[in-house]
Amino acid sequence: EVTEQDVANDQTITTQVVTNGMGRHLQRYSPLETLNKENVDNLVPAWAFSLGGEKQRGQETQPLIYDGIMYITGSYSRLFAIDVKTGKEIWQYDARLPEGILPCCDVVNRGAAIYGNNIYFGTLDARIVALDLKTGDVVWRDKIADYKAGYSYTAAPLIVNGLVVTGNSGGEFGIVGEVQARNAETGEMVWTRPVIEGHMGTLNGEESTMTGTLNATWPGDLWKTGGGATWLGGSYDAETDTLVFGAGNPAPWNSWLRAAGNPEGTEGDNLYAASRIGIDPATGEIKWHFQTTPREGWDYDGVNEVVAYTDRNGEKRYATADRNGYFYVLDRETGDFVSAAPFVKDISWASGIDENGRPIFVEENRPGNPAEAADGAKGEVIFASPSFLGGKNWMPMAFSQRTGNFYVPSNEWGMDIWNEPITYKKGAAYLGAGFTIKPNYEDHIGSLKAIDPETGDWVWEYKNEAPLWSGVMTTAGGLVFFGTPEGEFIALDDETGEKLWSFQTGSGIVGQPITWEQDGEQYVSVISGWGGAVPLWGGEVAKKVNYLNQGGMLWTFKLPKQLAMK
Ligand SMILES: O=C(O)c1cc(C(=O)O)c2c(n1)C(=O)C(=O)c1cc(C(=O)O)[nH]c1-2
Ligand SMILES: [Ca+2]
Repeated sequence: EVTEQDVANDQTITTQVVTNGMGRHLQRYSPLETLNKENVDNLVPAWAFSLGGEKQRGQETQPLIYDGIMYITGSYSRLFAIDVKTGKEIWQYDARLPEGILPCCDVVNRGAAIYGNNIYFGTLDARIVALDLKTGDVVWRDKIADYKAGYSYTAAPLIVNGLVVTGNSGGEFGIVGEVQARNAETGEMVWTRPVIEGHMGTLNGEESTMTGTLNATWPGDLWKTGGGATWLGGSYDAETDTLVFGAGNPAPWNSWLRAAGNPEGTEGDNLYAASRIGIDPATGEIKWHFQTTPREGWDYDGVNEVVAYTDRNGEKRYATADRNGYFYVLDRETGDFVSAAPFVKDISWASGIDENGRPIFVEENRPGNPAEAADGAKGEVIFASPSFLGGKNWMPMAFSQRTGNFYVPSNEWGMDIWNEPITYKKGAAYLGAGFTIKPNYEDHIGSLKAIDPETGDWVWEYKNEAPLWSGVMTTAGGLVFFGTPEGEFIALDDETGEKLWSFQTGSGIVGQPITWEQDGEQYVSVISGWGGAVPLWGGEVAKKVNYLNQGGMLWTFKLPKQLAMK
């Protein structure tokens, strides 16, 4: 049985991995050093597991390990239990999705959570399911939201104090971002917290007025369909007892429709879209918010993971690398802005971040207002960088307690973008914008950077031709693991960025690596299977990488005992 203690200490209990992020702070750092810079060239495959059939593409999951079993979610809302010693399947669950789901960005699922005797995962049709760890039998199932209204679900759930906490997806369909907490044992809803101001949540079934804000930063009724999907899930900082969720792009994309406030005189910042939000896990109350892109107009979703860490001076901080190209450091107690620095080479929509954490907009690089166009149909086309897929998208960065640096998977690209008129229609795309992605450099889009969070300096950069779309993991052995769309699973030196080891997995990697220890040996796993938003939305860039084979294979590596010392 997995307890709150197990979940809370996931990083230090190195024989198991029961949380997404290898700890609820999402550091993705392992204190294991059996495998290290000296011996990583001896890392070899132990077994592989095929996801079979037609449902191969878009494998973004992070495996979990508990009591001799590996659990992985597959794309199309499947979950597999695998014998961790042999790689043989023990059971599988297929949610058998209905027709007509509207995921914006592929049939992905980023993982599960373990608590008690259950494993929890969300399905693409916006449901949450609890399965028995041993048998895969359904313990309970509940609806997060209505997929017919454009909602979906792609993130890993988060367990805090016996609650299963989930977000939602659908920001491209005019849904409303929300965080929900259920009793993990029974599935009963404890609280809900919509993240667009004006919407009220619930606490134990009663309407909750705790947000305390009206729809002041939205014009007219637009707040009712304001987007802000909490689609990447959240992290938890035990020291301040705070859930931290990000809210995605405001809807629609066309920011001219959201330019004013309501009542008159207030700014059109469109809170709390494109923001990070600190939430009290007991009540669902919003404790603080930090908006990365006020009146966002480039699809710079504010969802990217917020990692709790202690810096070299002993300060307790959060760090997050936003879609908008800036790496932010926030105070862990208050959520207040500490610093920001660019983590990509070319940012054109803003000239910097002011002392309050607010971007200094370059107004001519905001896509034009269609109402001012001669034909009233298409606003001025502008070039903006980063592209709408972001300086960094969902793929998680890692923090190393060994070096004190963050390892950030980023992409160097821009886009032509324009606005168009749009009105809300339930279940239909709600963008009011068009776009074409363009690489900023001939030789690379992908760029993994080691970033010093105290100075914002880049310690090193590792360039990759195709856009990076996989998670990153660091270890006390001085290694940085990640994968590429070209199929390579790579280990770099955490101090120099030098490539120490790589393995060709046969398909593009968009999954999240883990490591653990078993019978005194260190194992590493990653899933391979190209997919996600790039092949769907990448335009010219996608053409460049669409030769990559789709796949669906979980690879497990180990360092043979006799080669551990070298
Ligand atoms: O606003 C949203 O609700 C939403 C959801 C998702 C998702 O759930 O996967 C993505 C995005 N937006 C998005 O903007 C995006 O670039 C994206 C990439 C991916 C992916 O898995 O490759 N998902 C999503
Ligand atoms: Ca989005």
